[in-house]
Amino acid sequence: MSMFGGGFGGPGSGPGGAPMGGVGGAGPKGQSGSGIPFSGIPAELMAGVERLEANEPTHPVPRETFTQRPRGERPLSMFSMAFAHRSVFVWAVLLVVLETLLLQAGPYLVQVGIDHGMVPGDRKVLLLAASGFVVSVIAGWLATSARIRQTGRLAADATRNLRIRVFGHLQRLSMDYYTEEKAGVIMTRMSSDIEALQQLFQEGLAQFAVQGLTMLLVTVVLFSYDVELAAITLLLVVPLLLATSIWFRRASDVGYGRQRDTIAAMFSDLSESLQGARVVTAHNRQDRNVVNHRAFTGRYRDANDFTGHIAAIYGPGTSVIGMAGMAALLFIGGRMVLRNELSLGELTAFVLYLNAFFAPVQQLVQLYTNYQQGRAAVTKLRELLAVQPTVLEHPEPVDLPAVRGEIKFKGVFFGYQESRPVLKNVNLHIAPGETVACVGPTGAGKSTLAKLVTRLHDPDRGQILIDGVDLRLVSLSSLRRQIGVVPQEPFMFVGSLRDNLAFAKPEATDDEIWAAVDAVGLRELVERHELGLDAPLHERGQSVSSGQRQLLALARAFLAQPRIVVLDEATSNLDLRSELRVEQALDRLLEGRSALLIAHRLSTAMRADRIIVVDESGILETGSHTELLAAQGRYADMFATWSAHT
Ligand SMILES: Nc1ncnc2c1ncn2[C@@H]1O[C@H](COP(=O)(O)OP(=O)(O)OP(=O)(O)O)[C@@H](O)[C@H]1O
Repeated sequence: MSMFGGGFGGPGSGPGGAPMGGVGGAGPKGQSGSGIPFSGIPAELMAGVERLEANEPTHPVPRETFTQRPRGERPLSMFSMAFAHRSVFVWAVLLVVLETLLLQAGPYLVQVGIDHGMVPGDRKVLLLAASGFVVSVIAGWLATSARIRQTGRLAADATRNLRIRVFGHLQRLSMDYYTEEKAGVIMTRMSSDIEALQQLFQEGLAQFAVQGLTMLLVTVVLFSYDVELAAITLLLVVPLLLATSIWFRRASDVGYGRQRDTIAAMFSDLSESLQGARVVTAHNRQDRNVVNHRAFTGRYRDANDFTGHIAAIYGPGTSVIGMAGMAALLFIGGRMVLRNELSLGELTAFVLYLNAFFAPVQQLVQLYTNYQQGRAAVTKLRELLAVQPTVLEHPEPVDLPAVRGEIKFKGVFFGYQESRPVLKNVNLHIAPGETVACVGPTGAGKSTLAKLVTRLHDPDRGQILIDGVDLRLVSLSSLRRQIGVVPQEPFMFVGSLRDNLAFAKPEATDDEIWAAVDAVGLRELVERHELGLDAPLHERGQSVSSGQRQLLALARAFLAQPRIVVLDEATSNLDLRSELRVEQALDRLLEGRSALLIAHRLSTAMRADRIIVVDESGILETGSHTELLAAQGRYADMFATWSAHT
């Protein structure tokens, strides 16, 4: 079997391998029997797909666009989210008021029906009251339906904008944030936190307003019926209700904080296990992993159990208080009816209104849960949005013009943590068109040099200059556009080969892509796949070999035609044929360009114009391969050891 036997995606490519770009990009239309499931749309379904596409709603382009510097937007709050969609918000509020008024018309109409219809025996009034009731119910239903429509829109728009704002912010953050923060925690922010807010905006806030307004309205109505009766009944129940509500608020604050933290920890563990699935399987860690995950889910379960427990005390507790209030009303109000101080209709309306006073309390329990979740989510998201990128673009950046490719490190000091410097006073000059290879023991800081050139981090002291311009002064996009980076572990995205190759130059033509494919010697492999450049790649490029990934990364860098190449060589061992291919591809990529090669293989270092040998203390030796061999120093020792092993 040939080295590239499996090809891209291989025969087992599944739906995950569909190229980026939605239906339109899902391979040649109508192609079937290609051997790759779901790679195309069968001809017989095409008409249906076109019909569906014609009926697709068009979405306005969101206002959010990407900027390198944070835009200084106001801190996130529920109010600012709603305010951004104020016309929808105002409509929702008006409808909430209308809905509340209509819902409370019922008990009043019952009172009219009894006192002015039943008691005097006036059928006309009775009919009018009953018809009024029906009209108020229908109008209430229409108002509720319109309100739900408005709040649904508000929730969808506000969370769509929030998702884009958070995603844009994540794109802006520097590498140290991704080292410190777990991927699972970030996923939780984008999933359950934003969903909690969506739910709150869709139903929670409006319901909160409906129920709160209802309680207020009912209180006013109760007092208008009979001040004494209203005061006695409410004095009996409200203090108790208030005390239990304050207790519940405190307990649920703790509960929902715990829920947030434990769900984030659970997702972190899940995402790490998924990303490390190969290592987990290879090292037989599945058992231990399940035990670990059980602990995380256990903590999440306990947090849920706690919130369930307090809700179980609060919900029925408020019910009991309500029922006790009702009993008191029956006794006190009943005596007033007997003394002719209150009509039967008024007492009935009073009972119904008191019931309407307690129903919101029950609802508010659930709503408070939603509110707590939304509030916790806003706090977490606000914290995330407040993180400042450590690599900040200059307020007035200059666009780096087409560079010659001179790179200078001037007295550079850098450490990931302040207490542990990695680079100490590094001075290095790479002339335009020169290739410099950096060799040295693992952990010496070679990759760190590469990261500083592309401004993934900034030096703590000193300067890095390209063509004499300090990197801190130039716009990040003009800098990165001119540097081709080949990282140690090339990353491939889900999508087609074309999308992956043209990643740094999306506007590349097919001819340019094929030229890059030729430069790394992959034409035969691409042509062998029936979909050619449309061949799907899987997540993280898992469906191609590590050698192929390296070649693809070289082709990707080649395609962008950068002036400067920064290559962090992969440490993985390649077989001789793959190594040869990679080295040939490298020669093509480096032709006429300035390059900093972090070389793990001395065979790569030997190809450079100049080699620098580094260790933890800094640059030890510098010179060409022959000069360094002649100097009989560290490089000569490394070369002797390497030659003996190859
Ligand atoms: N993101 C990080 N946060 C904290 N420390 C880091 C980080 N990345 C690297 N380091 C530390 O900085 C030092 C230099 O790392 P670097 O990756 O530059 O080494 P290297 O010379 O490229 O090693 P290798 O040859 O193994 O790739 C190491 O001690 C490493 O532990």
